This record gives sequence, C-alpha cells and structure tokens, in this order.
Amino acid sequence: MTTLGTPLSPTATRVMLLGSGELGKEVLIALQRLGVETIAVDRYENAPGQQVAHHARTITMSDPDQLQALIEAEKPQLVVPEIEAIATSMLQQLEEAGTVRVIPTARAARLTMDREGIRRLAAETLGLPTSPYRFCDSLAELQAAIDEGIGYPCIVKPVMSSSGKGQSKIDGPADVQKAWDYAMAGGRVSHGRVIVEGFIDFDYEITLLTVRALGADGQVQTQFCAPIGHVQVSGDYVESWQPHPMSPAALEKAQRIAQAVTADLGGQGLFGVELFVKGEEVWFSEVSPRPHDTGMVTMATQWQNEFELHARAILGLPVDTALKSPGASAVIYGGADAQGIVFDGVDHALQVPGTELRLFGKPESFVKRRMGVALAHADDVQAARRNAKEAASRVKPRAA
Ligand SMILES: Nc1ncnc2c1ncn2[C@@H]1O[C@H](COP(=O)(O)OP(=O)(O)OP(=O)(O)O)[C@@H](O)[C@H]1O
Ligand SMILES: NCC(=O)N[C@@H]1O[C@H](COP(=O)([O-])[O-])[C@@H](O)[C@H]1O
Ligand SMILES: [Mg+2]
Repeated sequence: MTTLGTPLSPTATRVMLLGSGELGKEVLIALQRLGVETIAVDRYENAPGQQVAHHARTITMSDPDQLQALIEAEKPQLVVPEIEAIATSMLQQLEEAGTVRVIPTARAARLTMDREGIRRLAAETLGLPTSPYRFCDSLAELQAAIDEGIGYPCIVKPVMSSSGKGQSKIDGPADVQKAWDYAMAGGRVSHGRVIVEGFIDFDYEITLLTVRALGADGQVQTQFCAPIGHVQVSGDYVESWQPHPMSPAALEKAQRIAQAVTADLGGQGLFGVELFVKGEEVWFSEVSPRPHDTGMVTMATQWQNEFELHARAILGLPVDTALKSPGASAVIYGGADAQGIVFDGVDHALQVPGTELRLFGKPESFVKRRMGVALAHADDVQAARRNAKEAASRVKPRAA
C-alpha cells in the first residue's frame, strides 16, 4: 500500500532529485502534484528543477563526501538520479546500509553511468545484439581496435558522457587522432577511456520507454510506451515523434530487448531503451534508468507523460502508458553564449496549431545548449513534426 504525506510536515514523503535539468524539472512537477516534498540538487544554482522544488541544494554530485553529507542531512526516502555523473558507489553504500532507496536501484545507476558497465551487461551477460565494440585507454589502443576488427566507419565516445559530448564518427585513418582528442576534451568526468563502436547503418532509431511499476497484485510489471522515433545531430537529439511505425517482428524484438535489460537493472521506474533498427534486425544501443530527452514528446502525446510515469512508478502507484495523440518535439538551442537570454517570437511560435512550448529557464545559455523544446500534437506524425519544427524555429533566443 502506498501512503503519501503532507509536504513540509513531519509526515512528508521526501524525494531528492540528483540532477535538476529540464527532465528533472518535469519529474519534480509531477511529484509536487502528488503532494511529495521535493529536494532539487544540481551542480549550479537556479537549475530548472531547483526553480520548482521545495528545496534547492547545489553540490558537486560526483564527490562522494558531499553526496553522503547531503543525503544524511536531508533524509529523503527516495533518491532519484537524473544525470549520469554522480558518485554512484556512494549511492550503493547508502542503499546497502538502508539509509535510502535509490531509483531504480543504485546498481542500475552505477552500471549506466559508465558505457562499459551497461555495454558489457547487455552484450556479454545478457547476450543482446549490439554494435561491435572495444574499450581503449590510449590513441594507440584505439588505432589497434579499429585495425583489428572494428574497422571504418566507427564511432568514438568517452565512457562517461551524454548528449553526444565528446562523440565523433571516424570515416578513415585521418580522423582517428582528432576523434581521440575530441573524446578526451568532451567527457563529463575526465577518465581517459573511450568506447569505439562499429557504425550501424540503421534504417531508423527509437527510444522504447519501458516502465517497471507495481501491479494490483503488488508485483512489478513491465509496460511499454509506443516507440519514439528521433533524429540525432552530433549525438544530440534534435527532433522526436511518437508513435514511430514498426513491423510487428521488429517491435517484438525491441520489446524483448527492453524487457531483458530493464529486468536485470531492476527496481521501479521508467527507462529509456535506445535501439537501432534495420529491416527486422534490432540492436541495443544504451539505456537511461530515468526519463529520456527524446521522451519529452510524451508531454504532447500520452495521457501520462514519461515524467508522470516515473513519478507514479517510483511511488508504487499504477501507470497507464496509453497514447493520446500522435505528436512531435523539436529542440530549441540557445544559439548564443550569454547569461539571462531572452526569447523573441514566442507568440508567433504558439500560433502554429496544436503546439506548446517548454522554456527550461537555464540561467546561462551556450550556442549548443538545449534551452527549450516545442511540442505538437496533430492527426498524424508528419504534420506534428512539421508543426513542432516550425514552432521551434519561430522562437528566437538572443543575448539581452
Ligand atoms: N554504433 C553506432 N552506429 C551508428 N550510430 C550511432 C552509434 N552509436 C551512436 N550513434 C548515434 O549517435 C547517437 C548518440 O549516441 P549515444 O546515445 O551513445 O550518445 P549519448 O551521448 O549517450 O547520448 P544521450 O545521452 O543523449 O542518449 C545515437 O542516438 C545514434 O544516432
Ligand atoms: N541526454 C541526457 C539529457 O538530456 N539530460 C538532461 O539535460 C540536463 C543537463 O543539461 P545541461 O547540459 O544543459 O546542463 C540534465 O539535467 C537532464 O535534464
Ligand atoms: Mg543515447
């Protein structure tokens, strides 16, 4: 049985988000609506989620001592990682000591913070199909991995990075040094280790949002959202839509892969399983044990969006993954390096039928920092994509 308390009182149900960007902000709003007391943590002040939570805390989340001190002081019942770069070994210690419950599990957070952890689990332990890969600690090892089997083209990524940071494609020998240097500069935590993956020439890629939530019998059940198609530029998502049409055979394979990997990671919550599809062949790419950026589209397409699904699942509440309407999302980048930017044309953007905007409120903009997203629902995905892109393009961010 789930019992929820009153926030800011001794009965409060207290949940701490580790990372409070655009995705955490929406999880926090969903939790607030259920009367949960929220603590938003990030590495900088006034992060999007900190602006809507009961409490805001700013620490270096990759520092185990700072993380332990904060969790022990705030005493949340649940700790919800929202980014990868967290001292996950400390989360494991605190979970083992019974101090907190980590969502979905501390082990899942540890395995997915590092491409090596999740890739070896998926490919070597679970036997799921993935791109060919090797891990390398030097330029010489990278060159050897390519020469000894990975071949060209291939993709190099720091083992700890996200949103395409430090990621590049190698088309031939002339690109190897550049890709290595770029990976070394782009990792979130300096680590000096990369994964090199054989390039999969997929027809399309999807995110399969997968929820592990308690059923009426008290047992964890796995439910899937409709597949989300997306376009990535330089490893960062720029556009997504739902539903993406798939053949029954490919969808079944995708669901089987998602079921296997999320069952192993365990716990309760929503996962974003990233898959490549070519014909009826499906490859596992990676998984987020939390809402996914491409899943922001569900704010326009589902009765319960991915953030509400996560909030419900972690609190032990029932979920409904049904689709409400076809829809799409299109990213709005900052386009400028500046603090306190302004957005012109918001009225013009919202004149596009069936659209909504999320402006995240990040205090500082970078040229390629995601600052907002346009959402559209329509009778079909093509119209929704057109409208989301049109609305996004009408928003003009600029330095004040
Ligand atoms: N082996 C591959 N073959 C072909 N394309 C790939 C491969 N690996 C990555 N990509 C492309 O790059 C994108 C980003 O890769 P990946 O998801 O590993 O990066 P990421 O930094 O973890 O991104 P995010 O954190 O946004 O999920 C993929 O969605 C896909 O479009
Ligand atoms: N692909 C992962 C992803 O989209 N994560 C989202 O981006 C934020 C960081 O943004 P920032 O780099 O602009 O601070 C994270 O806090 C999370 O919401
Ligand atoms: Mg990814």
